[in-house]
Amino acid sequence: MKNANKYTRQYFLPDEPCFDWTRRDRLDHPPIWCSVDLRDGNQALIVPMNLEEKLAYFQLLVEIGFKEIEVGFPAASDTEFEFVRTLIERNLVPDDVTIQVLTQSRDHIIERTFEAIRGAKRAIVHLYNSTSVAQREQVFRADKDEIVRIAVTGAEQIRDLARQTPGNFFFQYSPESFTGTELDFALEICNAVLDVWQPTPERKVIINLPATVELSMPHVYASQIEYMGKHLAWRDAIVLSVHPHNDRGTGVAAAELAMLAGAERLEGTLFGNGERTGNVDIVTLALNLYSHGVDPGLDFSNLPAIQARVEALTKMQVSKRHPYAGELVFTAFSGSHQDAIAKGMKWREEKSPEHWTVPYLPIDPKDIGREYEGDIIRINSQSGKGGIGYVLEQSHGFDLPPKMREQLGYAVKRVSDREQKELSADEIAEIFMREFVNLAEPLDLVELTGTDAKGMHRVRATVVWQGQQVEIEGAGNGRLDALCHALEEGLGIRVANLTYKEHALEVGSGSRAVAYISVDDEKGNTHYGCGVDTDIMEASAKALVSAVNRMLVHSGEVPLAVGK
Ligand SMILES: CC(=O)SCCNC(=O)CCNC(=O)[C@H](O)C(C)(C)COP(=O)(O)OP(=O)(O)OC[C@H]1O[C@@H](n2cnc3c(N)ncnc32)[C@H](O)[C@@H]1OP(=O)(O)O
Ligand SMILES: CC(C)C(=O)C(=O)O
Ligand SMILES: [Mg+2]
Repeated sequence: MKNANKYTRQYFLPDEPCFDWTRRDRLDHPPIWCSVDLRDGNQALIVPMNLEEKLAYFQLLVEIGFKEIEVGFPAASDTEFEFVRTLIERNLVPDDVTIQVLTQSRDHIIERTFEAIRGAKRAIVHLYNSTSVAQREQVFRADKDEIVRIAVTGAEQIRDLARQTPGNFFFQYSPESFTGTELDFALEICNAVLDVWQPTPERKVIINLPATVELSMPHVYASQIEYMGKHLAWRDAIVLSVHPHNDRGTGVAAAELAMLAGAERLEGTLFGNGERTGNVDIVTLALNLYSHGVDPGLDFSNLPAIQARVEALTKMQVSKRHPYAGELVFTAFSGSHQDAIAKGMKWREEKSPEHWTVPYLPIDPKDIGREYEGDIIRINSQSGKGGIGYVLEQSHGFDLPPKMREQLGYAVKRVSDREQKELSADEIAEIFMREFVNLAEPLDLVELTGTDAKGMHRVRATVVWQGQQVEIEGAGNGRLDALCHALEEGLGIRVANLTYKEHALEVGSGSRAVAYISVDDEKGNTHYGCGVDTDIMEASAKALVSAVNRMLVHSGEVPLAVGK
């Protein structure tokens, strides 16, 4: 990158330090949210929304709970104009919602804007003109006084038209490209507009300070906002608003720091659609607040449905990694994350169901309409026993002993790695059934009968072993013990250190029992098997035979028929 010296700093810091905001570590209430989806978001689309689409989007914003909505740039096109007229004439704006329209500071554009909002119950007229050094020099080729003149002339025309036009109108001014503007000049031009509009605490004016292009690190923006908040005239009659964009990828950070620095209102869009890299994403900001225990006042409890509607209307896609909304943002593929999540979920269930501190998951996915199943833990070759066991338990009800999870884990990972693909819960269950459950090779238990006498158990079993049907018998202090003796005495198969676990299998149809058994081979290696049957005794015998079969196969004593 040899051309770095082509670029120089284009932003301005206050002369005096403005870092009071660094002493605050959290936001304890939401800002006044203003959606600019229908204007800034819309103007950045390949094909801007048509009338019907804008109406549907407006309805969505109302349902989410926005009370201020910039509905368009009425002078831009017939569609924009018609949309605003439709909202007003069809009385589609709820009483507690204020629409906002944007206008340049040009005669005919302001006039057309007022034609559009005639009769509105409440509308904010948003005037902007660009104030940065680059825009003054290159676009407007005007000095500071001339730029102030543009703003003041527009403000006067708006003041006058608001008096003459039926409706209830409020005012907003944005020094566009604020972040590239010397702060004293930004103050001067905002104050000049305020002098025209003469706001009062009862009828405030919105001063909106946009990072039209994000030029600096976010702490610089925060300092600029703090400086403006401290020095603007008419302070008690102003709502201090911010409008971050995301050119450096720090729009959310800039917005949060700006709010720490005193911004009371925030303009942004759903999922950050907007010019270039987008406006700041209100979904992320709202859910960041939520994750700190603050109700954002916007309803994202069914975020997938909102996302689907936004995608359909804008024809834009939300990235799979988008904060909170992306398809994969609650998903762990990697073993250690899965293990921690599975343990965290269990811990929460048992110890603290009313709080959410599950590792790796900043919020409870259910709060925004996401599911645990298939969403949180997904399995591939990076996964581990914790996650694989969790998926099997959640989906098919098998609660494996910890060491058996490890053996299943390796079996599942091998398949995923070899086939280079993610495995579904059903595929994991299939591997489990194939590798561990009711195994009948090389040893097949055909029939088992038993009797009890004076605390001694006797069994008689018909098995198929090395191609032949054989009758074996044994005695012990329980049925499994007796079967172990029968295997040893009849076939010479010796097992040691048997462990046992059983539970009812609640997932799926019919009531079945499941048993897990481990046995050690002569070298001390442990082998697990599982048995499933409607009868628990049958299930445990099948588990023992399965464990023995895995032992025989994996200790290399018989040809590999299972457990490949
Ligand atoms: C940062 C932002 O997002 S700002 C909002 C931007 N959004 C849009 O532009 C979308 C809607 N815009 C439009 O439909 C059109 O641009 C219109 C209807 C507003 C104006 O159309 P036109 O007059 O045909 O063209 P255009 O936008 O190129 O006009 C540029 C002229 O306006 C001037 N101008 C631009 N912004 C402003 C402003 N805020 N106030 C006063 N004059 C302005 C330019 O200096 C230029 O002047 P010149 O004619 O002396 O060279
Ligand atoms: C019109 C203004 C507020 C704007 O969109 C911007 O500066 O980004
Ligand atoms: Mg913008």
